[in-house]
Amino acid sequence: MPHLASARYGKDNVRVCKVHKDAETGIQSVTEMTVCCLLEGEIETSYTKSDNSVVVATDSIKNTIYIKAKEHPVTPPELYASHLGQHFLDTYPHITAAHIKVIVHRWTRMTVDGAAHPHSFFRDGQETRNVEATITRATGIDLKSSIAGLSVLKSTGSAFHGFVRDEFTTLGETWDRILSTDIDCAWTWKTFATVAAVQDGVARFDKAWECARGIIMKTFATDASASVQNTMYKMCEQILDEVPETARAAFSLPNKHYFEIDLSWHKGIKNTGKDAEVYAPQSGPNGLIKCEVARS
Ligand SMILES: O=c1[nH]c(=O)c2[nH]c(=O)[nH]c2[nH]1
Repeated sequence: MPHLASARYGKDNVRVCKVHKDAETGIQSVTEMTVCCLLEGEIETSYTKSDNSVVVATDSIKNTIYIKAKEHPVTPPELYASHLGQHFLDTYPHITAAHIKVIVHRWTRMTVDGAAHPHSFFRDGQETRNVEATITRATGIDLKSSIAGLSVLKSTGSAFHGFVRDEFTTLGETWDRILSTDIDCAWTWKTFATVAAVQDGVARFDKAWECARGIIMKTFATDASASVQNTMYKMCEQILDEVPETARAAFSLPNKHYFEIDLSWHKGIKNTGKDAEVYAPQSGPNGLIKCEVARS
């Protein structure tokens, strides 16, 4: 006899933009987000017995996302996600868990004639700041913050040698290559008991994001990289070191290959090894390298 092993439902891809308007200074700020909100609980009968009495319509979930964005700050996203998730537990006794994902898109303030413009912004890259929040009655609020889509490249300072060589190997060893990836880095917070605990010392979330972003940039740029694996591990160690309230740090990094091109067929041109200047960026396949580092 089959049974419902797990179930959750809700609204995904809810796009929300909140404008903060300072009436005194005339300075405005924007936060644009894409929100996903999925609920779990005593909802089995909606699947197994066509019983919609246990269903909070996904349309109502979408409305709630807007209402909570109006009622509460949407920055930092960790606080907004906590308020939103807690609402469903407080309002519907049969809902036992809310899973919220908030993706914050970049709108960077313009500089016009050397001055920060009060209400105009530009998109300076596909990088996003994200949070995944799981709010349950049993545990409290679990938060995972992340940076995604931050594309980086270094044109030297990266090697890869000493790897397994056998009858499947064609890749040559290299002591100098281009290293490029799209940063996907997450850090998991120790569980918060309540929304009030998230709110208390709320500056920690922006601080951690800035700190992680700084560590990523600096380590990527300055590490004499032996491999993607080793460089990402060093980044995780530093994030855990500098953000004491985190329990884990993790990366998922594509290794976006830039191949050297042998151009010697044309007038004996040298374009490999130390003479490499013109490379062929590859769309795929790419390496994909992941790790999660936890405190001992
Ligand atoms: O940093 C790297 N790690 C690997 O595991 C790997 N494998 C590969 O082909 N190139 C690379 N580079």
